[in-house]
Amino acid sequence: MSDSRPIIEIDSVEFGYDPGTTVLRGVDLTFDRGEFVTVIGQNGSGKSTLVKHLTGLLEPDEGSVTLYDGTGESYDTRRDSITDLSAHIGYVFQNPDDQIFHTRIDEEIEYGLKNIGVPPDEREERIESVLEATQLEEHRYGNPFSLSIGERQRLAIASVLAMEPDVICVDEPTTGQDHAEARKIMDILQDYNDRGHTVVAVTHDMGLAAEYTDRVVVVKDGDVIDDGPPEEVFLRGEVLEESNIRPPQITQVGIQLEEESPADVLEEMWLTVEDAYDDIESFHRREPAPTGVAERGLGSVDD
Ligand SMILES: Nc1ncnc2c1ncn2[C@@H]1O[C@H](COP(=O)(O)OP(=O)(O)OP(=O)(O)O)[C@@H](O)[C@H]1O
Repeated sequence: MSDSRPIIEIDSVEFGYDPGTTVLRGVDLTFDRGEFVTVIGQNGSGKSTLVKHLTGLLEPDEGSVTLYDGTGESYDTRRDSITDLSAHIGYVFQNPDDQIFHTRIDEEIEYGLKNIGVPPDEREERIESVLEATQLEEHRYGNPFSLSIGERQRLAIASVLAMEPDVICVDEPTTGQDHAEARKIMDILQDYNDRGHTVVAVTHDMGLAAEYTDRVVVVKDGDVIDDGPPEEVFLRGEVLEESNIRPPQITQVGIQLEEESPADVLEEMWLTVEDAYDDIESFHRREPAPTGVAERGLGSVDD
C-alpha cells in the first residue's frame, strides 16, 4: 500500500534517441512509496523508454528524474551514477537474456550484490532468500541458460530483488509466459510490494494490470494520457479507444451489462472473474433465480 510520500518525480521529461527525434514529450509523473503501478499503452508508445528513465539507464534531454530514498536523500538520474542509483532502484529487462551473463545462478545473483558493496555473509543470506522467493532453490548451482524462459525471467527478477531496491521496474515480465508462470511472476512482485516496496511494471496484459495493481498509467505517443486506479481507467472508453487498449474481457462484460441490462447485478466494476462471480452469486441470492441458473450452480436463496 502506498503512503503518499513521493519516491520518484518525473518533471517535464523530453527525450529522443537520435538528434531531431522526440520519443518522450514533456512527461510529468510522480510515483509514491509502496505503490504497485502498471504502465500500459500500444507498441512503440514509449513505455520502456519512460521506465528506463526512472533507473538512469536513459537520461532526459530536458527535464529531470529525481529519486527519494526515504531518509531525506535525493538522487538525480543525470547527476548520480547508475551504481549509486542501483542500490535504490532496479530494472529488469524485457528479455532476461539481455541481463544474464554468468554461467552459475548464484553467481548471477551475487554479481549485483558485490557491485553495491554487500559483505560476503550477507550476500549468502540474500542469495538464499531470493532463491526461495523466486522458487529457484533447486537450481542454485545450475547454468542460467539451462533454465526455462519463465525461470530465467524469475532469475532476472531475483538478481534485482537481492539488492533490495526501494523500487523495482520490470519491463513486460510476463510476455511469452504461460498463465501459471505469469501468475508466479506477478505473485513475486506482489510479495515484494506487500513488504512496502514500490513496483512499476510495463505490461500488455490488462487482466494482470487490473488484478494486481493499484494504479494504471496510460502512455500514448510519448506522453501520459491517463493515470488512475484500474477500475476508473478501464471505464474511460475514449482514452482506451485513443490508445488502442481493451480492458480485461470480464470488465468489458460488466460494462456491457451495465449499459444494456436493467438488472442491478454489478456492485462495483468487475476487474476479475472473482469480482463477477461474487456479484452474480449475490444477485441470485437477492432475486429469484431464473430457470436453469440454480442447476448450473449459482444457487438461490433457498439453496
Ligand atoms: N534504442 C533505440 N534507438 C532508436 N529508437 C528507439 C530505440 N528504442 C526504442 N526506440 C523507438 O522509440 C519509440 C518508443 O519505443 P519504446 O520501446 O519505448 O516503446 P514501448 O511502448 O515500450 O513499445 P513496446 O510495447 O513495443 O515494447 C519507438 O518508436 C521505438 O522505435
